[in-house]
Amino acid sequence: MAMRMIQVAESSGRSVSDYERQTARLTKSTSTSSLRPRAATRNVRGSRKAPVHCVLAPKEGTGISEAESEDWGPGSWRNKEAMQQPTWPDQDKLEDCLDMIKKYPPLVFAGEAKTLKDRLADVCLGRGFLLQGGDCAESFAEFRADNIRDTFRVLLQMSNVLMYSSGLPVVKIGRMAGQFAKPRSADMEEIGGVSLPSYRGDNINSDEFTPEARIPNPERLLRAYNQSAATLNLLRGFSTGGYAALTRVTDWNLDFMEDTEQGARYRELANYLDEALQFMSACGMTAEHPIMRQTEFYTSHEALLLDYEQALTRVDTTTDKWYGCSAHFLWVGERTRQLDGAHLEYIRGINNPIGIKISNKCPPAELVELIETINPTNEPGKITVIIRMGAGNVREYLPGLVKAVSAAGQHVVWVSDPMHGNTVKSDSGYKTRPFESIREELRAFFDVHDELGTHPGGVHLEMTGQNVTECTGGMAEVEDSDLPLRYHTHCDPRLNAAQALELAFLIGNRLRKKKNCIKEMNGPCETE
Ligand SMILES: O=C[C@H](O)[C@H](O)COP(=O)(O)O
Ligand SMILES: C=C(OP(=O)(O)O)C(=O)O
Ligand SMILES: [Mn+2]
Repeated sequence: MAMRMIQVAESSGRSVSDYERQTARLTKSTSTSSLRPRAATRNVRGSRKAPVHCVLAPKEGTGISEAESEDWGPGSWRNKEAMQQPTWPDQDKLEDCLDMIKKYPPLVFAGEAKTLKDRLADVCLGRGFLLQGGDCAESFAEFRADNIRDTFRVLLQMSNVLMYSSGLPVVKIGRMAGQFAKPRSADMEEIGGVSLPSYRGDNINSDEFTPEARIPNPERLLRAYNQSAATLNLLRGFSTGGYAALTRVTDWNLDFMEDTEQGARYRELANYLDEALQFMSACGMTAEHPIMRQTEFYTSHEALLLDYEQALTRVDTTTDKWYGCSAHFLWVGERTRQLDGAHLEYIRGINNPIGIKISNKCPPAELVELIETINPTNEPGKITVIIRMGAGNVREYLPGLVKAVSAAGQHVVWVSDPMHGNTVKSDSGYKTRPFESIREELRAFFDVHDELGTHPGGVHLEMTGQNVTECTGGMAEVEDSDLPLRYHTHCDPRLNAAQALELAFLIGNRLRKKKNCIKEMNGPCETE
């Protein structure tokens, strides 16, 4: 990962905007329902402590920071309704934990987020492809070096498959190092006649089905921050320290995949790449070259838990702009993307590249307005629209969305999330996703873009490097009855490593056909 330092003010000697002062005084919602929106207006209570925000002192000579002079602040979301926030039982403890996080170092640097935006601008113009993937919900229980390594490794394998077939650079973003908070369909979960508050992610409560475990505990925020920092540290090590060196392309096969069809296909491709690398080395592009030794890898999560996001929102002193420093890329979920809601308010003010999840419930005009709100200057690379609606809906609704955005002249990266529109309850009672439905949604996504002449810019997957049995189908032939064998997810079912790689080969075939068809300019692309 490219690293560039931004300076962050410590807890003294800085100026604080009116918004910061105002929002530091606001009490949190006392709603008893965790799905109930946070109240738009609240009682004002005395500030327990001086507000601690990592705003820098104004730049010398300018008088006031540009960021602070705008009608936005990291806490201005508190004046809007925030959906899907937990009800913390102990507000003082929450404040204490947030105060600590506000003083912690940022997890990412503004320069990295800026570089990612540049990479996504290329994708937007059809000169790249985005691969975004990882757990639905990271967890404390599954926090192990081998889990991080295996997800990273399968993403590397997939990106090789995609680069080889498409001839395009692949931008890699993990749903990693911060993907903890979960929006839920229901406020309560019922098992065997017992009803308890839903699990909302390991940074809030535990998925254990006991009344105590389901109580939101803000100390979990500190643990999530620390886990994110350690995960990022390892990912930085892998991506820049030699693990991801292209010369190791043949070493990236996962042990348990060696005997699978996908493992064999990857080995074959890796051997081709190895030969090509030997050729390049003979030409003078040796293994020591940074392009050969390192890869760029970025992190992302849903910007759901706004208290936490605010605590990690910092000013980049080189540009005087605000960045969400909990991850390089943040997205707003389908359940929290209300135009007048708190999540839009927060997200519109930070300068990171931003994703918006879109289902068939979003009319074209609303999407145009969402994009305009977050990206009024129409900066390419700023917005990634992540379509998740099921194959049938993609064919019916995506053309209208694409046409409206194109007619408005808006620059976006179009990405398919073929997971969230395809969740079903299996006969055995597990939430699952049939591989064939996932594949069908991707096929529909590519077809629509081919028909409209727009760029299918990428995929967003819930997946893991582990050999889990959570999604059915694929060549690995996971059956309904296999689901209990290795069902480890804390929220939604993920593709296992073999299924993820199989999907990469299928997408790769599609991208290869598109490339050849563009090259030959001979009418409509052959589809798969
Ligand atoms: O990951 C997305 C959502 O949090 C998840 O799909 C919600 O699942 P639920 O419908 O079981 O609440
Ligand atoms: C909550 C998620 O997605 P969506 O907002 O699309 O439902 C998710 O990506 O885990
Ligand atoms: Mn999910």
